[in-house]
Amino acid sequence: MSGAMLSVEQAELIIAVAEQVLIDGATLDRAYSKVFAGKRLASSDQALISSHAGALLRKLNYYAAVAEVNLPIAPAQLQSLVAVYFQLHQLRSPAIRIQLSDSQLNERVAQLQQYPALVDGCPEWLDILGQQQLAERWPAERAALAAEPKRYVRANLLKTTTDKLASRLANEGISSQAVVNVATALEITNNASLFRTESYNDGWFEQQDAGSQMVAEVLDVKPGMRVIDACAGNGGKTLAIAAMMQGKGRLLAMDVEQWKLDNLKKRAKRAGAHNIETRLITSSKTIKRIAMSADRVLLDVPCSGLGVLKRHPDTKWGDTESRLPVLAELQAHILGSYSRMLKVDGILVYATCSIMPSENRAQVQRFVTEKPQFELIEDSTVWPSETGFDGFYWAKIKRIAE
Ligand SMILES: C[S@@+](CC[C@H](N)C(=O)[O-])C[C@H]1O[C@@H](n2cnc3c(N)ncnc32)[C@H](O)[C@@H]1O
Repeated sequence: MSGAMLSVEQAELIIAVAEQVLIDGATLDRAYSKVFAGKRLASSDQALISSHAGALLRKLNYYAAVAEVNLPIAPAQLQSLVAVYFQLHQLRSPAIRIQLSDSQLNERVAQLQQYPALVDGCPEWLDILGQQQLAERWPAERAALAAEPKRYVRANLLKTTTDKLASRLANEGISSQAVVNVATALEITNNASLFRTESYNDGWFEQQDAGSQMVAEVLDVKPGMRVIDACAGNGGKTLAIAAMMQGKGRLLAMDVEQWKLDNLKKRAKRAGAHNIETRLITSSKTIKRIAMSADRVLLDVPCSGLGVLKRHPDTKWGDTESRLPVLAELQAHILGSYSRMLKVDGILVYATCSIMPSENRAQVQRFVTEKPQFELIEDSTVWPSETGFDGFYWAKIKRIAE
């Protein structure tokens, strides 16, 4: 990534993505789709721009400190910020005017080394939260969450095997390697585009972090079961569950956003997952109507996203801190209310893409204390520092009585 010459257009597009996120308040995913829309960019260009925009946002406060500009950033100061990023990574472009001499840059960098949280791109509120919640574990997680995310795919076992997928991808110019302890996962080890391949069109894989694949496995579904994925979103975990059910049994994917369920349906069609039914949650009645009906329930609840900051660094610079209490209430509500859909002896998995105990074990412990008909069997956190994956938490809960 370092030492390259970027064209005017490439540099301007990096700035445009940063502007969307930092000035217009867009999520990073939304910023990419807005900035790339209508441009006939090569996939290698898109990868390059995303890689630099992501890296810039992962350590935004550090680059801002080196550039001596304040956050939230004013539009007129974006250039100075990007100039520092370019200079630190030895990038050049006719569109970017380097403003500091090398000795000024080195002096500022040396001064800032005494602030390790800043060097890891961690805002102050998050550093305080991480220390409170994770104590001595936090510095390693903080550093791991500032790393560039790896790319993983999940082999769709409804259509292929992990080995067959790896060789077909190799024929399509995509190199990959197996992932220890996650049988369906392949790590993609070059920058080739995944979504213009025949194997993608044929539904042989989905892009999905290996940690997310682990969470879907915990649900331990069997063909023929009645399974509910109640916060299904676009269906990342739904599709993994469908493959484990081998097309047998019923899988109900629910969410409060119809557009996400519509996306899920399209993905399910490509994946050949025919046992998925989608249902919009419009009120508490949607849940009540199917009380005690499921052998398995997955509650992949809305969360802070503080485990997936590598991929979504924009989370650090928006309103996440102020949303934490609202999210906690929603998580407790979903766990308390949606658990009613589980049959006696059924298994519920509560999951988040956060590594903070307040959203995780604390929620689960409160729930099982208030509802003795449920029992915590086992829980675990997928730590980014130990796995290199995104951070997740899961808890396996059994219903032992009505
Ligand atoms: C962490 S995301 C789910 C990600 C998805 N399971 C996946 O693996 O791709 C949480 C989802 O919960 C949904 N959600 C928010 N409030 C909800 C509610 N009250 N009931 C059900 N789903 C809700 C959001 O729309 C979002 O899609």
